[in-house]
Amino acid sequence: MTQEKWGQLKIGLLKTVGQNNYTTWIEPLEFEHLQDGVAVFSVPTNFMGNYVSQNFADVILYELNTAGANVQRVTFRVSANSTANPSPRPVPEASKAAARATEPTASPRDALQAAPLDSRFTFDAFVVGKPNELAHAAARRVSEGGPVTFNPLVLYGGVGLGKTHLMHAIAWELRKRKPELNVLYLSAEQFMYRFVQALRERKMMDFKVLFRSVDVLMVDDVQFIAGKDSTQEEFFHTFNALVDQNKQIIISADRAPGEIKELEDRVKSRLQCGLVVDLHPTDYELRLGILQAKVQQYRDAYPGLEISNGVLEFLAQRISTNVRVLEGALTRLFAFASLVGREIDMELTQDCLADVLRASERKITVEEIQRKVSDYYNIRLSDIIGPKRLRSYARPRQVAMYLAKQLTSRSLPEIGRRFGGRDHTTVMHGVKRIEELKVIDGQIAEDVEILRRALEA
Ligand SMILES: Nc1ncnc2c1ncn2[C@@H]1O[C@H](COP(=O)(O)OP(=O)(O)OP(=O)(O)O)[C@@H](O)[C@H]1O
Repeated sequence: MTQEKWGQLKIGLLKTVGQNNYTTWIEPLEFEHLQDGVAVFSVPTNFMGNYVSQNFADVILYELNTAGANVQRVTFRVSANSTANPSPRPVPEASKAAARATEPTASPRDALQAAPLDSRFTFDAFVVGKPNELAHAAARRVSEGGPVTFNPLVLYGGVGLGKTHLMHAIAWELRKRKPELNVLYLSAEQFMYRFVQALRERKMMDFKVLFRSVDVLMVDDVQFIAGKDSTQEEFFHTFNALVDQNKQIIISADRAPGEIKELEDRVKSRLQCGLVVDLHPTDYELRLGILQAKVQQYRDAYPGLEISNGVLEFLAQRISTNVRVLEGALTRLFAFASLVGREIDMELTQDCLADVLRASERKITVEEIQRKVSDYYNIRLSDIIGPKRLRSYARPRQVAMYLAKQLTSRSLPEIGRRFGGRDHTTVMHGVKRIEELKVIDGQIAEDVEILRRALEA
């Protein structure tokens, strides 16, 4: 048996198995060698090897023997230079949008490489803080590929909080640690496209076989299938089949499964069976950590451009919880500064990000701050606003002024007006005083922190 001979034989199989099966399953087979009556073929993926072995081994064996080769058995294995289960490689522009736009295809080979993984979404690049530590720990655990302990793992949370990032990170890690596993990552939207396409092309068997043969199934943004009855139904069966086989399932959603409207109860309850963890809105520290990590990356792209901690702190304070917006702001800042050849200071930041800052303006009002602060220090609201200069009122008043400056977009004179018509220099003095005290007085620093958290919650 030679490669050439196999090439001719292969064509003979076209008639036996039909064009579709031929293109999908037979065409990609490569003959490796024949030894001791065993013909070895290389295949691009494990899944394909299993499928061909179960469905076409007989016809291949028959064809080989008819052509005069003395073969008792055929085997299929993933070749070393196969593209299946590739190790992480950069997909520079791979974005979620691009992944979602991937053409649906019914070919199981393509399907296994469905959505490209973003090379930037690794565990190394994921900044961990209080709001996401549980989700991160669960993702890490699943990425070890050990025995399945919770199934499914459901990660949920608001827009841009890192769900997709964590899912890609799991997929990268699994590919590294367990390259033999078939890890299939796709959005719920892609799941639906594939399902519809399979229905249209009457290839439901292929579809079922494909989805039931993965070792780890990851479906992003599952809320997408809510209200889409037949897709939900198929998802439900796929889900059950995989859980029965003890295969890991990882799901993301924009809210808790129980709160996804028009998601069938049986699907909801399946999702709730495993470990459901949420990614909380980012807090100030996490935002600052993420910004600092991103700045490291920008240093290479924009050598010589520096950004002060003050600007980073300002961004972490003022930009909403959505990390995508935060990243976008930083990118714009670096690009803008390098274009106009200016250093990144507060003025440039305000100019360049005026719209972002306006859009993510906090809804926190000065009045709210005054109320929270007076409750916290156990004094009356009128004492914060009123003229009394007693220290027990003056300090909380300064804290409130400081928070008003940090958490609202009010100018100093506007803040002054809301504090019983005080002058803007008084507000400025108060803000400065708290800034100084925060450094030397742990109690004040803690008070400010607790209040800020309470106001941002
Ligand atoms: N903790 C984090 N550390 C580093 N980067 C993060 C973190 N959280 C989110 N990001 C970044 O924020 C961006 C948005 O994250 P991602 O796409 O994972 O959000 P999502 O929760 O899936 O949002 P959506 O609801 O839109 O699907 C990505 O570029 C991601 O790398």
